[in-house]
Amino acid sequence: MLYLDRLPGPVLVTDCNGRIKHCNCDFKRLAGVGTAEGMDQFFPPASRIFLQTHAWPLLLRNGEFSELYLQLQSEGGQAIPVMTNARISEVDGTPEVIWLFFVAKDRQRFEAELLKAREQAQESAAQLAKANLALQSAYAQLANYAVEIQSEAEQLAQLSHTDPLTALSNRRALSVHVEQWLGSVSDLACGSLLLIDIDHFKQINDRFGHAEGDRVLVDMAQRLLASVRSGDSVVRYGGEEFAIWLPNADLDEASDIAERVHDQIKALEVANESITVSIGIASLKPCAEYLEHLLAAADKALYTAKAQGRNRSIRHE
Ligand SMILES: Nc1nc2c(ncn2[C@@H]2O[C@H](COP(=O)(O)OP(=O)(O)OP(=O)(O)O)[C@@H](O)[C@H]2O)c(=O)[nH]1
Repeated sequence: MLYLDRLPGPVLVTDCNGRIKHCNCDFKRLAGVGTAEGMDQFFPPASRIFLQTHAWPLLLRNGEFSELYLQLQSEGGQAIPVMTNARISEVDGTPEVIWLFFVAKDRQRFEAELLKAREQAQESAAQLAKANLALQSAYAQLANYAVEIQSEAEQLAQLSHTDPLTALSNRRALSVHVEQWLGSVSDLACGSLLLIDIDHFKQINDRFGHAEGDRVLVDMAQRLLASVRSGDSVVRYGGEEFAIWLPNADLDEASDIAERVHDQIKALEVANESITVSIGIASLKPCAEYLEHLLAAADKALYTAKAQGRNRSIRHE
C-alpha cells in the first residue's frame, strides 16, 4: 500500500479482531515484519493485557480513541514507548482499524525526570521538616537557657542583697529600700532609721568564742524582726550593727519601736548575762535629705547613746 508508506510514522491496519491487514515501512522498521497474523505479537505482555482490557473495549464502544500510552516491541525484544491513536472506518462495507503510533521516548524520559524531581522535592521537604524540628528544639533549649540565666541572675541579685549569717538584708538592700521610698512618697512624708549596735560585743567573742558571738547575732536578727511591722526593713548593717528602716514613721513612732527593741532583747542572754543594745534614731524628709545624711544623723545619735552609758536610745533632733 503505497499511500501508507508515504505517511510520516508507523501505521498498522487490522480488522476488528486484531488480525493484521497492512503495515507500513515505518512500522516494519520499528517493530519488524512479524511472523503471525495477529497484532498482539508486536506488544509485550503488559501492553497486550492493556489492549484487551482497555483499548479494544474503548475502540469498539466509541469507534476510536486517541493518545493511549502503550509499548511496542522491537524485533530484538526491546520495549518502545508509543502514544497510540486508533479509529474504525469502513472500506467497501468492511470495517477496518487504522492504528497510528507516535514514538514517545522523550515523554518517557520527561516522566522519569519528573518523577526524579518529585522524589528530590519530597526529600528536600523531609530535610526541611527535619531542620525545622531541630530549629524548634534549639529555640526551646535557648528559651530554657534564658529562663535558667534569669533565675541565676535573680539568685545572684538576692545573694548580693542578703547577709549569709543572719539571712537578713544587707546594707546594699537598705539603700535600695530607702531610694525606692524616696521615689514613691510625697514631700510631706517622713521615714525613720534605727541604727542598733550591740553593747560590748567584743567581750562576748572574747569570753565565749566567735561561734557564740554568731549565735547572738542570729538571735538578735530574729528579735529585731519580731519588733517591727511588715513593710519595715531590718538589715545587718555591719559586724554587730543592725539597722531598721521604718518608712512613713516619724521620730516619735521610731522611738516607740526602739523601746520595743530594747524590750525584745531583754531575754537575750549569754551565760545568764543580759545583752543590751544602743540605738541611734534619725528621721528623713524626702525633699531635704538623703540616706547618707540619715545614716550620719543616726550614727551621731548612736554614738551619744554609747557615750551616755549604753543600753539606751538617743534621738537625733
Ligand atoms: N562572732 C562575730 N563577731 C563579729 C562579727 N562581725 C564583727 N564581729 C565582732 O564584733 C566586735 C565589735 O567590737 P567593737 O567595735 O569594739 O564594739 P563593741 O565591743 O560592741 O563595743 P561597743 O560597740 O563600744 O559597745 C569585734 O570584736 C568584731 O570582731 C561576726 O560576724 N561574728
